[in-house]
Amino acid sequence: YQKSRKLPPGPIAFPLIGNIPQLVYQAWRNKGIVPAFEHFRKTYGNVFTIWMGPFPHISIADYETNHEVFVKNGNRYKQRFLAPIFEECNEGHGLVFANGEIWAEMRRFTMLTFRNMGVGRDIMQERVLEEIDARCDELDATAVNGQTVIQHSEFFELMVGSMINSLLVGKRFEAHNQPEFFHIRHLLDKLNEFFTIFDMIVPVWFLKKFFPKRYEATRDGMNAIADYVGKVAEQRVKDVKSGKYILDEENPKDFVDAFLIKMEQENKNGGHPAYTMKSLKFVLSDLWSAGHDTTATTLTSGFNQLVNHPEVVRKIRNELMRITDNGSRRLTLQDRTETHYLNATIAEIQRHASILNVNFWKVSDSPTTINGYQLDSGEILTAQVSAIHVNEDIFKDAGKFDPERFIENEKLIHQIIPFGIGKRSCVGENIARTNLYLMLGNLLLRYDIQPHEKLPSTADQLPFSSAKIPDKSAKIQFIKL
Ligand code: HEM
Repeated sequence: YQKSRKLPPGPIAFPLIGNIPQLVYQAWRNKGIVPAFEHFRKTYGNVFTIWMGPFPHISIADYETNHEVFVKNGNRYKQRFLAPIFEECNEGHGLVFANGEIWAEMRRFTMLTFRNMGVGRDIMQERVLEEIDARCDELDATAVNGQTVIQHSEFFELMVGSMINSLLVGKRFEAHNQPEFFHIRHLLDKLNEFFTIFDMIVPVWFLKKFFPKRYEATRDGMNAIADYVGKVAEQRVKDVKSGKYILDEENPKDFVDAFLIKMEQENKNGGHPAYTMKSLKFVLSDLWSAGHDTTATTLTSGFNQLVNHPEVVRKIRNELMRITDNGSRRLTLQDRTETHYLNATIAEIQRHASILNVNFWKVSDSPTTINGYQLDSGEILTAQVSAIHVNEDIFKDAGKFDPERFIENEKLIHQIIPFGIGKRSCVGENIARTNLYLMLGNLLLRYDIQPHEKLPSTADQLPFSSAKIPDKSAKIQFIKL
């Protein structure tokens, strides 16, 4: 209780179980975890404390305070709160479940590599456009009278997976190697299937002693993904050694090339210890899993909204036709400054899709003051992204899908932070924005879309879980223009 008094306001916490009863009650009453956060925000303000059992957890639900904390004072919040089992399984490697010097170096390297792929040589745009063309050819090949009905969630999963794979290891998923895609998806699904919040919070010794099967399943699942996506990298090392593959320092073709070139340079000079094959495998695995579901989910959620709002599709198409001379060319990133309505729609899609109901937690590494509250080192905080996106003080009628809000008030676009904020924000933001813009824009330029048999729901299918899941059961009819 003494500690509570020093923290930002929140519901009164019970010993040991903290605010879990209130959280469960408000989630039940408001029909989801995100509306429960909005309830706490309205009651206690934009910065509020929820005790998850014996741990206080501070949520920040407005842009200004998040900017102040995670950008202006960002160096204090670089550490992610890591589930003990992830710490043990990844052994400090990778990007998502790592902290410290190895994470920092891998993050710097990854961001620089992605930037080099996007700037000047434009590898990123080329790969995305190539992917869209190929997938549209497949759609057209199966069309009857110019119409194809597809399970759009599966279509986007394959399209995004293929694009990411091409960027990371240089291989698209075509008919002959699509089983590889389904194998990776299967590994990811299997890991998600049995993994629960329980596995995240209990100490590893406890899992090993009392639930050895759960522990082994998680460890083996994580290693299987890293090994599988890492095997292309291992083959490439062998090919480089045998002279079958030449690494071009000036022109790395994908992420693996860039990493191997850097690893060689670092190893020669006794450089940074982060450049090892093990590290590469975990980074690849993290980029694959963090980049795939997030982007595919956003596209699925976006198309669910679009078929429910044909007037929005019409407005986007009018804009695109005008800019591309009646669809005589593809939409490219260079058009972004002119496609105001498409940009507004993507922002509104991301605000609704808001893929994490509960964002990752950060741990402060020194004492800080937030909104006048003096916090000790080691407090757990988060930019509660989903809560910001439904904040009624910022987004009036937040439940409504209304791209116009970003046209009427251009500054509003800066208030959404779907990629998080600060030192642990998304490293794939640029890739994701490129994917969303080019995929959405070029598909709507080529096809009209209609619901098939039923309108997809736009509601979160798992409103009590930590991630948002769109309706994946519906199908969409793509009609060639
Ligand atoms: C629409 C698509 C995407 C969304 C909405 C999204 C969102 C996010 C969010 C909210 C975080 C956590 C931020 C935090 O902890 O505060 C994150 C982290 C991350 N994302 Fe993304 N992401 C997307 C696509 C991608 C892509 C395409 C990649 C890579 C290819 C990627 C790689 C990562 C990685 C590696 C992290 C961890 C960064 C770190 O801890 O340093 N994401 N993303």
